[in-house]
Amino acid sequence: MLIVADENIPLVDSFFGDFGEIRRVSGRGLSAAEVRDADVLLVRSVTRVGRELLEGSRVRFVGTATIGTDHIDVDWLEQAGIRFASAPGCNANSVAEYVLSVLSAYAEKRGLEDWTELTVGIVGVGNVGGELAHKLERLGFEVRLCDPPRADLEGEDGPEFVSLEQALACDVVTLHTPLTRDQQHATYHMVGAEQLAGLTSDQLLVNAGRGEVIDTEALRARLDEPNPPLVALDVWEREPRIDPSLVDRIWIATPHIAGYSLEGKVQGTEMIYQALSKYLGLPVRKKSGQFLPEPALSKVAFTSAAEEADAIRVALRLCYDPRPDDGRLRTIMTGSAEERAAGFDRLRRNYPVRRECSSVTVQLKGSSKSLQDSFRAVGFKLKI
Ligand SMILES: NC(=O)C1=CN([C@@H]2O[C@H](COP(=O)(O)OP(=O)(O)OC[C@H]3O[C@@H](n4cnc5c(N)ncnc54)[C@H](O)[C@@H]3O)[C@@H](O)[C@H]2O)C=CC1
Ligand SMILES: O=C(O)C(=O)[C@H](O)COP(=O)(O)O
Repeated sequence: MLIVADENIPLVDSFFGDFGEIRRVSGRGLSAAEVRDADVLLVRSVTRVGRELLEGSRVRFVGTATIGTDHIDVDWLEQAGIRFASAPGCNANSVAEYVLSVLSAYAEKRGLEDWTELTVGIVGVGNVGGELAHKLERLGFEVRLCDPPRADLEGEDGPEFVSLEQALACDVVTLHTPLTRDQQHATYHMVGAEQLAGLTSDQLLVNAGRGEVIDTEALRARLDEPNPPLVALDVWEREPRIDPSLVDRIWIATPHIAGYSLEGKVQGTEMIYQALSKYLGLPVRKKSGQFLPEPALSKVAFTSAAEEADAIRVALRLCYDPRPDDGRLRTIMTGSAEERAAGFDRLRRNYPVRRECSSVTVQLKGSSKSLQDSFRAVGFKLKI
């Protein structure tokens, strides 16, 4: 069996080595000729998969080691009898930790002693938005949930949902929807001039879903008007050819790495390995945990009550701080459009190892029960 796999999927040899020959390829711009003789194709979000790539090939199984599936023509794969698997939820916790870290930096920027003073509107309450809401609510934030498809489906049985307009009235609005077009509640350019007009300089807008959910031109225009909101973008329209003039105008700019914790990436590989094993009728023998190395930072100790006052945010930042990623993206925003696009992909390909909070044990001395609960809410292990 020949498995053609994106070179940026981690641990492909460890998970898939027993199945057959593996050929690593660059996912961006993958050609039909490169996959024609493959039986299995494993991709990430940068490869468009559909008729153009696969018609006439031997491919019978396609796996994407990502949550998002907007790069896959799922209907065509089904018609063509090609089995498809994605990795729902694989890096949801990583994205939730990214947003928490952005929130922490925002509270610091605004000089807030208590970050839970901020109200947070979550748009798209699936695996990512749901995980984020869970953490924020346990931390004591007031959270508003916006998810019209879920509201339609769950009605009175679901949680209380608000409209997009109501979510956009929160101090922080964070977008976690898939990219959809031509359907009810489509998200393409869901946040456009009208929605952006209502945001003020007292607000933060975060997008860690897909770039096309915000209308870039409208955002750039809004950021040139009086009282613009602060903006943190992890995802962009037309990646990797992102708009450098937008980068200049926003507060935090990262190269689509919110989901790039090692745990999140390896779970993505594990989930498509499980799906392929099932398709082939083979037992699932490997687990992501067996391949995760010891983290470089495994313990953080707070030894005084004074330190504990800001302990959560300090610990969170030790695990992940978006500002170095922002700095790296800004340094590659020079040169030609080609050079910038190559730089964007290079930052993603060479992304440093980032571990989730669950890989760190926090030691607290004489702390309050509520502080302990907060550490647990973020995901840290605790030693009292
Ligand atoms: N920045 C990054 O690195 C990452 C980005 N993503 C993106 O985040 C998206 C969401 O991920 P999950 O939560 O795991 O997906 P999910 O499928 O579990 O949840 C998505 C939620 O969005 C809701 N939704 C759909 N249309 C909506 C609308 N018009 N308004 C409000 N809500 C709407 C759905 O009902 C669903 O509850 C993915 O599709 C992917 O595009 C995912 C992982 C990493
Ligand atoms: O899982 C998703 O959906 C994502 O957005 C991924 O984190 C993106 O990673 P790449 O597939 O673009 O490497």
